[in-house]
Amino acid sequence: MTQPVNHGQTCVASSAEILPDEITERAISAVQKAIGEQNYQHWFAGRSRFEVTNHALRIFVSNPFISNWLHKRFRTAFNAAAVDVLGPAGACELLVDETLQAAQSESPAKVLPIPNVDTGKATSKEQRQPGKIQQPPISGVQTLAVRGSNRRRFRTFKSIVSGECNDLALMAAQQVAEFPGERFNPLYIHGSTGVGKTHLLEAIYSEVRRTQPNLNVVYLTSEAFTNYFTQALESKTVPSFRQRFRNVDVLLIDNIEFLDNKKKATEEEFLHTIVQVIEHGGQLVVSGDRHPRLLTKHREELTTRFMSGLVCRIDVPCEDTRRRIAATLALPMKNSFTQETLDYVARRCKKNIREIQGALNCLHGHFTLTKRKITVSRAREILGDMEQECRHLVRISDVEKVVCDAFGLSPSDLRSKSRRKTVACPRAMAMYVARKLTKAAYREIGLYFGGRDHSTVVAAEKRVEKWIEQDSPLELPSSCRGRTISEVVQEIEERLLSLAI
Ligand SMILES: Nc1ncnc2c1ncn2[C@@H]1O[C@H](COP(=O)(O)OP(=O)(O)OP(=O)(O)O)[C@@H](O)[C@H]1O
Repeated sequence: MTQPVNHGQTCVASSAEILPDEITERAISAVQKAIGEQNYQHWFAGRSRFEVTNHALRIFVSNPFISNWLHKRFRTAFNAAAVDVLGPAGACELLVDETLQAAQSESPAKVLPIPNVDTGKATSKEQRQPGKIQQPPISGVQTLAVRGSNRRRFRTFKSIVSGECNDLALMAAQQVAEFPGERFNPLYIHGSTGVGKTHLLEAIYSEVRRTQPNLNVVYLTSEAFTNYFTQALESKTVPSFRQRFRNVDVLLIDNIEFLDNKKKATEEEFLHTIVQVIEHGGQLVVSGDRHPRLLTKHREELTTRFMSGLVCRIDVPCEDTRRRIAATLALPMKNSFTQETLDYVARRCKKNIREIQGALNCLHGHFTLTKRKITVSRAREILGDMEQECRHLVRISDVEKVVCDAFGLSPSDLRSKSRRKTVACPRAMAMYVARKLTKAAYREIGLYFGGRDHSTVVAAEKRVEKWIEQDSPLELPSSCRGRTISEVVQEIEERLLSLAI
């Protein structure tokens, strides 16, 4: 999910300066001291990421439920830790980074507390560094060290539950892993977020490595490709970049929708890379959130290439598959739930598999603390409470802060009389989100944003609804540029729901 700003994370990154690792380590020690070692191990070790900016201690956790629960329990301790490292003005932010979910479910004990987890998907730290690949470094291209237990563990076919939703994609992926370059080439897998595209790519990676270790397999996100290429251009090492990427046997590209289509050179390079890989008998597998025909921002040569092989869709799983997935995901959380509870979670979490995982993790956390088996009514209560509270926590001032961060504006800009597009558009978005998440009255929202009347807020709400419906691109000079308004609004909402302090 984080590109150039933050796909791979559900939060909207602000432009704050990120301080060196030593300070982050101090912050972690302060949190550890404040909440006690046992709590730290339970809630954070291997399942969180810390970052210190010049004004805040940021703690990233894997889902809003956990974020909300941690806020309730440890808010005072977090604030104390923030003050400890940043002085009296220090604040703490709890944010959601969904990429932590994968690390957590795969190998809870193996991920370090400051996860530089090699997800291949960008985290905010990766925005300042090139992406990561699972190959030795090549000259001129800096590869992040993949060290010991901090290394990404790729998932396998064994842990995939199959169902009507993913049968075809799974079968094709298995064929590709067994006969790379011979069957479906390229293989293009698409589906909405959290339905298992990355899992399938990882499974191909693991299987090829296991069965044909002599083959050169590379997995990376399209964003990492962009980062590597940009770096190669800057360091004038394009020839070694090409040697590295054009000579692979199996190239797995995740999240193609984030390939930087603004930089023509990157798109051109990507096109030549995949053409070369395929022409030399290599296998290409690509995942994306939409059918190649809908990659309208990308060059036609690219999308037609993707369509020249096999295009498979992964659907949102049906209830029966969700039930089996919930049972599989709950295996390492032995005895926490009754069977009815698992069925309840499967019925309730319909959107994607990540949602099921988040709910199970949260319920398991409650079980570990209370030692009371989670029954359906308890699960309903816990998950219901969390969702409710997520909403109650959002204030208009939170909306203002998050929107200002996203667009590099100050609160006085948003409240000003300015009608410049760069201000009026974010202001309308702030009003829309405030109405949706705070449930404050139109009048109250209008007053907050510069003493406007309720009809201005109603009009702003309608305007944003229309932009979202039309999937309009955001044409503003901000870090969100190049994305659609609905994507940006969604990120703002997710950030607000995960912000607890
Ligand atoms: N069929 C499945 N069986 C078991 N677990 C699954 C299955 N599909 C997905 N998962 C789990 O659900 C989580 C989300 O899957 P994954 O990250 O692969 O989704 P995605 O489609 O790549 O999402 P995004 O588009 O947001 O990157 C992962 O932890 C994954 O292991």
